[in-house]
Amino acid sequence: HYFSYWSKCKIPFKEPTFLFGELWDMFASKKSQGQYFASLYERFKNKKIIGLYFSYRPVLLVCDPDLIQEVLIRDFTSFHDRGFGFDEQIDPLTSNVFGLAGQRWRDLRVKLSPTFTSGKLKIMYPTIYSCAQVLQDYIGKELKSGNDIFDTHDLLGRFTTNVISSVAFGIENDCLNDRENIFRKMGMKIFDTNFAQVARNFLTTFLPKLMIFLKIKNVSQEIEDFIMSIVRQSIELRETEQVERKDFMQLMIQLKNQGFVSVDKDEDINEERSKSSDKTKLTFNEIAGNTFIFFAAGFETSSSTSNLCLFELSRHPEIQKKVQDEIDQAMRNANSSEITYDMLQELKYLDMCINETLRKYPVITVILRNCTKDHKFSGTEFTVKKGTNLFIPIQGLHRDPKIYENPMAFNPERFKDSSTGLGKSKGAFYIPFGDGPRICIGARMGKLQTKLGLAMILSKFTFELVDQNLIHNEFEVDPKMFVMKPRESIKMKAIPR
Ligand code: HEM
Repeated sequence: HYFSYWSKCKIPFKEPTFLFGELWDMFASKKSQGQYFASLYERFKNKKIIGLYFSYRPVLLVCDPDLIQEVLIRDFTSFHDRGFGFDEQIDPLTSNVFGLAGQRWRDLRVKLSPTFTSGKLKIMYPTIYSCAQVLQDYIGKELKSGNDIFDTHDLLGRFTTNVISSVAFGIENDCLNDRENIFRKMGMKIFDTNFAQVARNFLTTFLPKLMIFLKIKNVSQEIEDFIMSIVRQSIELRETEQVERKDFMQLMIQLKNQGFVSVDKDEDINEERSKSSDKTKLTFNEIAGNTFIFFAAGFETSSSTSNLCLFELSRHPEIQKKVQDEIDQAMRNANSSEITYDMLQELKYLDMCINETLRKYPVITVILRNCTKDHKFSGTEFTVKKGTNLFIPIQGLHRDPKIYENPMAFNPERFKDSSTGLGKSKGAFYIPFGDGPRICIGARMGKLQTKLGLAMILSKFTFELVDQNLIHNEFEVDPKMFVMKPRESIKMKAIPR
């Protein structure tokens, strides 16, 4: 009876397996989430929407860029939530902008948006720059001591952990030289692929009601205790000793004490300022929850993107050389030995390489939405029912040969005069950061740390792949990670320039 839903709706669907629907295949499968949804996208070529069953629950895969635009932007009011199985009573760190729904999400998003403007990032730039300097110095030091081979995913993960812990918690860390650093350890635990964490993430995303019914926490107690105690200490230190820093924590303390973010001297007041007059103050749990999500969402996404960009540059020495020439030229033009914030904006070719990396390797491979009121899709007779979960296969779209010619080729030129990489389609199809009002709030920050990290290391070193097989072959993706990452770490050789 349950499994007849999609045929009654006259929607093409994938035949389910009894009891678990799609889920057993997916949980036991050797495919990553990205590959799983991308393979459905390919199998149902030319179908706008595809019906699936997660257990007995009907869910939708939306593949048509026009309908994706309808869901993410045009009719956002019918799809403003993600439909996760979070319960903030038992999981206090989930009261954050990523997990919250409805009006609570909207109010929080309006309050937090001013903390991510380019004006605020420019103010934080010296802090981010000093982390990039540590990265550059670390590679130089290792080369001097005879070690020229690096696991670049780990290397760049340690760099972005330094950045995020510095700007989100206000704590200066050096995970590069301190190999046992607690922030690095906790960061790794958030993305742990042990059975318990994979099962928790799986239930949160695919069986949210069961997760809530069973009162299972998504964030482990160890991580919760760590984040709560660090945030408490940070706030106490600043409030008792009147310490001020230019970082997210300071802005969140403003939101706790006054309910809005103050405008800094040099900031453009019109830039993405909230027009809200809501002065409701953030609670301690909201500060802790958002600090947690900035940490979790902020380091692995950017380090994976940087690593995969470096991987492609190592496979294509001529592209790497062009990036290095551009950096050298910008430094000569500014007559500076440092890479300044303004100089970074001039590195257009590096920007094109990062955009192409995010096309070929969208590190978040799927977007989730929950239908919040019945919605008839335009151009169809089909009405999505309130409560239905929708999945948008970013990887499938970004690698569709009908949209991108020769999609597995790494070709930064696609982005020369096009923000969507010359994709041949209408609607929303280049969406590495999502789109619409719920687009990634940290996109600018993610791009900034990716670009700065790469510019700093490429200005001093050239990278070569150790495993020559990878020059012409694609790597295998880690099936347990929900952020796209190679199963085996990629080793690269750094050569001083
Ligand atoms: C290359 C780096 C990054 C990528 C590719 C990325 C990608 C994404 C994607 C695809 C989404 C879902 C958007 C949607 O549903 O439409 C998202 C949401 C989000 N990201 Fe990022 N992200 C990156 C960096 C960051 C950073 C640095 C932060 C914070 C410091 C961050 C914080 C968030 C948050 C809080 C959300 C939820 C926003 C909301 O629901 O209102 N991300 N990100």
